[in-house]
Amino acid sequence: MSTRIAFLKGHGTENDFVIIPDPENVIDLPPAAVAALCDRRAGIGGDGLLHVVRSAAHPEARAMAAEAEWFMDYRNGDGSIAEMCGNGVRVFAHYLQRAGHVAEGDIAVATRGGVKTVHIAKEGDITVGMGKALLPEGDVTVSVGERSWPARNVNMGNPHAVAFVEDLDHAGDLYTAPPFSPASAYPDGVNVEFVVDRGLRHVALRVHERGSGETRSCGTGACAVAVAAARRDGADPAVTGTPATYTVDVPGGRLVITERADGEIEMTGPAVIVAEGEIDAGWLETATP
Ligand SMILES: N[C@@H](CCC[C@H](N)C(=O)O)C(=O)O
Repeated sequence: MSTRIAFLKGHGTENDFVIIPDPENVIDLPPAAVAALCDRRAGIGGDGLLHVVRSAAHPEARAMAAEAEWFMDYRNGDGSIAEMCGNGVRVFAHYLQRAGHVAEGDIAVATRGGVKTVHIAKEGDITVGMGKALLPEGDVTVSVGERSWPARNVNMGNPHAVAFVEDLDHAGDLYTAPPFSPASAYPDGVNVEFVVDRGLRHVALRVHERGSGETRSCGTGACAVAVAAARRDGADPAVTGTPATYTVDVPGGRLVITERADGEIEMTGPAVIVAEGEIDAGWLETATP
């Protein structure tokens, strides 16, 4: 009988993930294996994969082990690596609690974007300290077909281009990554958010994610959008001295983002585990030539 690999499936505002618990980091997950698992027809299906590893057991996280016992080894659906995933870290924390690895309250999670504090409430949504945004200088343009827009370059650990548009339909089908310029702005690719206003400090977005395509939500993207909107609206907390809270509607639900006067950003939203099961390791081997 072939070996079985435990998995779960979860989502945060419908940004969905295959979860592979592997505390001692013994499961080989090359990019082709991740892409096969995230394939929506031939695999389990997901925008990305959360490899759950003890920090001490992973070379990229060992230095964070004293601060955070667990490392979110996040991968995009195409198998590429990303620095951070805002929806993923909530789902990751929810999994840790469900598995009995952590209790309610504040826990630290190591990510490639540094250690994040996640607050798991007794019931309901999960809040993550996302750190501070970086706003690299320089004009960026994104385009779809004949239309193009100026975009704000926001780095939330991972890169984002935030474009305010008149109508979310102007983003088109988003089957392919929207071109951007100059190419030097994002040497490693970019996540692109298209944003419209819905009301006072209330916006809605569509997103094309690097390594995943159009997704139903992006947590780091929602934070980037809130930061860009606050600068546009004259509500930069560093200038006003007052926190700025934005409600960000995504196709898969709603996220609430607060940027404090010291620049620290908190994101609140749901995390759901929908299934668990076993992967046939023999299938995974044949699926990854
Ligand atoms: N969906 C994520 C972001 C995942 C990483 C992104 N695709 C990248 O390559 O930077 C989120 O919720 O933040």
